[in-house]
Amino acid sequence: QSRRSRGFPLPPGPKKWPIVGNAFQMPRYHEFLTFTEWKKTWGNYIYLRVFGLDLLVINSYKVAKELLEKRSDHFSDRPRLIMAGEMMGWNKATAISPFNNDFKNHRRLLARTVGGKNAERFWPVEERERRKFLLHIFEEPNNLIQLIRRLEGSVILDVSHGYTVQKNADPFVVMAETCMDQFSASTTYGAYMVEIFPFMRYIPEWLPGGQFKKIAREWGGNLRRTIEEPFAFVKQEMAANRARSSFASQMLTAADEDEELIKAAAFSLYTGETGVPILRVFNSTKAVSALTMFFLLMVLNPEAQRKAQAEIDELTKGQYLPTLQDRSKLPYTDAVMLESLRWGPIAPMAFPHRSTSEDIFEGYRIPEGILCLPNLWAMMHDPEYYSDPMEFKPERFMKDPPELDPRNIVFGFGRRICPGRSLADSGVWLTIALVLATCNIGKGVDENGNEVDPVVKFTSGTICRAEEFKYSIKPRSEKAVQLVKESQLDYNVL
Ligand code: HEM
Repeated sequence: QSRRSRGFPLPPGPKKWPIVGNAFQMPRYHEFLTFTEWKKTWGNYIYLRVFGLDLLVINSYKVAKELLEKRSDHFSDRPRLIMAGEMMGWNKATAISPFNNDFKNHRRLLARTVGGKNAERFWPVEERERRKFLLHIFEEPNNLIQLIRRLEGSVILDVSHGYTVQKNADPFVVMAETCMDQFSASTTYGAYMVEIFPFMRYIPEWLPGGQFKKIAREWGGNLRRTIEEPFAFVKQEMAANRARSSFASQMLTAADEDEELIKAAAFSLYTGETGVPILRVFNSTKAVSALTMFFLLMVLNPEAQRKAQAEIDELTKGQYLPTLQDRSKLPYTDAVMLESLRWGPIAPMAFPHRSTSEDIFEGYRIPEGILCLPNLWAMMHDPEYYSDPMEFKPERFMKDPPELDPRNIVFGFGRRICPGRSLADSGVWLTIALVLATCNIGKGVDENGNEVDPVVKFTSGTICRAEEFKYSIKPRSEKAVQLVKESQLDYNVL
């Protein structure tokens, strides 16, 4: 505690017990709901202590803007991960990286290629892959979640490395998945004592208790291969003059950029998107989660579905598939997308931001090293900004003035704001527009053929996804099937 902060209390929060602090009160599942409930007692920000760790839950949009954006110079670090980050090498990934020069360079490269309008260079990839997805759902309507996963995996590897994912057991995808599993295993709370006793890093590998160093070495080797091999592919394609334009190829051509940096940032594109779990195991990506949420919402809200379909039909007369250029002419479809991002939990707690210096906020002392946990769920269901926040009402974004755009929240804040948000925004919108133009989404049936309501439950974790639910997807017409098939002719469909 510095002299400046002496006398300032810590922010409000539940009573802390000696040593354990709030450890026993910490929710195990869907913590965003408990933290939203606690908002009634403790307010817009809540101070918690779990053993030696200081936490600040941020429940309000205004506070998140004030701390994470306006004071981003000292609220932009990430939690320290000794085993995964420092020993295995995950600190090279943008999402995990400490707030240092490498990180700032990653963000600069990402902004140059996929930031804002630059992302439009990848619209042809978006159009191709998302139309292919329609064909895939016509072929395998019962395999929706898998197909959404494959879609997002294909788009991201195409954008990052100009690589086309093979239909089954793609070697790069398998490698990345193995790495993710090892990341999860190495960050599971309590699995590696070195996290609690950092000096253990210096124990020789052959001593009892030193085996974790061998694991770190092996898993770190896998991580290096997952960074190196897709990059080697790009260089090989460039040498043979057949590389597709991608983040990596564009940056390599730019010549003034450091190769190690490009490699790590390219890798970060697909690991950032998969929402590398900082505190919990994950099993989904944010874009997968957003699209799954959309399908569930369409089963639950047939009227909104019909209304968006009518809007699209009026524009296209059923004669062509909507494109990203049509977006401004389809305001209700846009509103359905915004409401799909707002309504359900996607990454409800974003990722923690660690502070690098002490601060005073509204008369409270915010200690250095505190982990700020932005409760995006609470912000996107705050009655101060959203009328009937628990209802699915796309109309809220058609009013004059519209309610707060959830894209100001769902992608996080400040220097850590999602660098892929432009791509995510266009990709999610396009998928929604294409699906509504060509498919009817409805209730699924049980074993006796009776229609059933879908289960509305969400997995717990850094990234939430709707749990398996029953649905039906059918092409809207013969003409829709024909349009989808014709649209594939331009591409080499896999
Ligand atoms: C609907 C889809 C998506 C959502 C809701 C989303 C949301 C988020 C959120 C909440 C964060 C944490 C921000 C913070 O710490 O304040 C984040 C970080 C990140 N996202 Fe996304 N994201 C999406 C899609 C994507 C895509 C498509 C990409 C890649 C092209 C991407 C790349 C990243 C990366 C690299 C980070 C780490 C940034 C850093 O730590 O500086 N995301 N995203």
